[in-house]
Amino acid sequence: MAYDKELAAAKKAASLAARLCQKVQKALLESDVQSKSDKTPVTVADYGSQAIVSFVLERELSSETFSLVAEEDSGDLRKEGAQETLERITKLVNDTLASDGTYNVSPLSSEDVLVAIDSGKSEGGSRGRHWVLDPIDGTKGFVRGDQYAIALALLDEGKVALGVLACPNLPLSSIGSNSQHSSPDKVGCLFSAKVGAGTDMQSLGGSPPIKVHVSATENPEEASFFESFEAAHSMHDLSSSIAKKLGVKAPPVRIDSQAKYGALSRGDGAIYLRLPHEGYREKIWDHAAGYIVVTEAGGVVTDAAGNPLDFSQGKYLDLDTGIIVTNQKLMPSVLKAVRESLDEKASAL
Ligand SMILES: Nc1ncnc2c1ncn2[C@@H]1O[C@H](COP(=O)(O)OS(=O)(=O)O)[C@@H](OP(=O)(O)O)[C@H]1O
Ligand SMILES: [Mg+2]
Ligand SMILES: [Mg+2]
Ligand SMILES: [Mg+2]
Repeated sequence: MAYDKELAAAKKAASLAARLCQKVQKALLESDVQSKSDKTPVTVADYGSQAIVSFVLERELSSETFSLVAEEDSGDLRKEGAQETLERITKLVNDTLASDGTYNVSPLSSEDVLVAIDSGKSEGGSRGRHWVLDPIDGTKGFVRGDQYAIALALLDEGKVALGVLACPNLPLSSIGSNSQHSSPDKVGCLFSAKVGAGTDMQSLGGSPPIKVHVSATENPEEASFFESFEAAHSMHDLSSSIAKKLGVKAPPVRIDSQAKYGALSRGDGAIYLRLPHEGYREKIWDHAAGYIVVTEAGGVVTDAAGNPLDFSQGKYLDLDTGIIVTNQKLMPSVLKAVRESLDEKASAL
């Protein structure tokens, strides 16, 4: 079947990267967290995860035309004073590869790790195949000890062909605002989707996959919704006015990262609203894997004007104001409420 080998490689890469991230999150040191030039955080685990995914994909697929569009680069790690951080990343990568045991290679040098990180410098586009990686999506959540995801997708001729979301802290049971449990039981989910083949979920520990589907609710009043944990990433006041228009009763579920797409794909909630503040440009690695995980589970993803997302334009998504994710039945009413709220906001200025 088309993309079978690629999907297996992606699942292996994301699972191994998740193992590295879990180890770091358990014992996160203050020196592990740095600030990037855009003032957002990056940790040794973001770099380590990117190096692992790049290494595993190249090993498993040995393609001459390997192209990876990824969030991180080695610039800051090559600067003076970063030696210790780089050594820590190199050790994490080597320990993770050794714990897997399938790659019979001598330990990677720091330079090998830098090169693996920098293989993610592709610009993407509408021609050929490009892997798209967010080595840790939700770094702020990761640092807080909350939700994060390793998000990996494959673009083929500008379209998302497959995607994998590893969510090490996401409970295997529902986290919707209507769910009953208070203490999270087993955590660690791996979502995977291939175009035309539906969406699977399994535990990161390796349980057999099950097919998942988005919520079938047609009643907006019952439709609980997800949004960003960080108010700086999505306008909570705007989503609350949209929820009010729709008659949504449940409070919003606020979690970090594309774990929101994973949770929605199995029906934990029925709507995900992402309404960034003006001027923010969305990157493809923040949505590609989540997009196919939700759409293959029966959901719809559009921008705030109702247009489909276009992943073929390079690193950025060119879109109108925000992103709406829901099921087919609810989309018209959600879109209408979003348009009305945005118009009211614009006329209030
Ligand atoms: N100002 C602003 N507005 C909108 N989005 C931003 C902004 N700054 C950062 N980011 C991106 O948000 C990514 C994580 O957002 P999430 O919604 O998934 O999580 S949360 O907001 O932290 O709850 C986060 O991804 P990572 O950097 O991979 O963690 C960023 O790409
Ligand atoms: Mg980041
Ligand atoms: Mg991200
Ligand atoms: Mg990231």
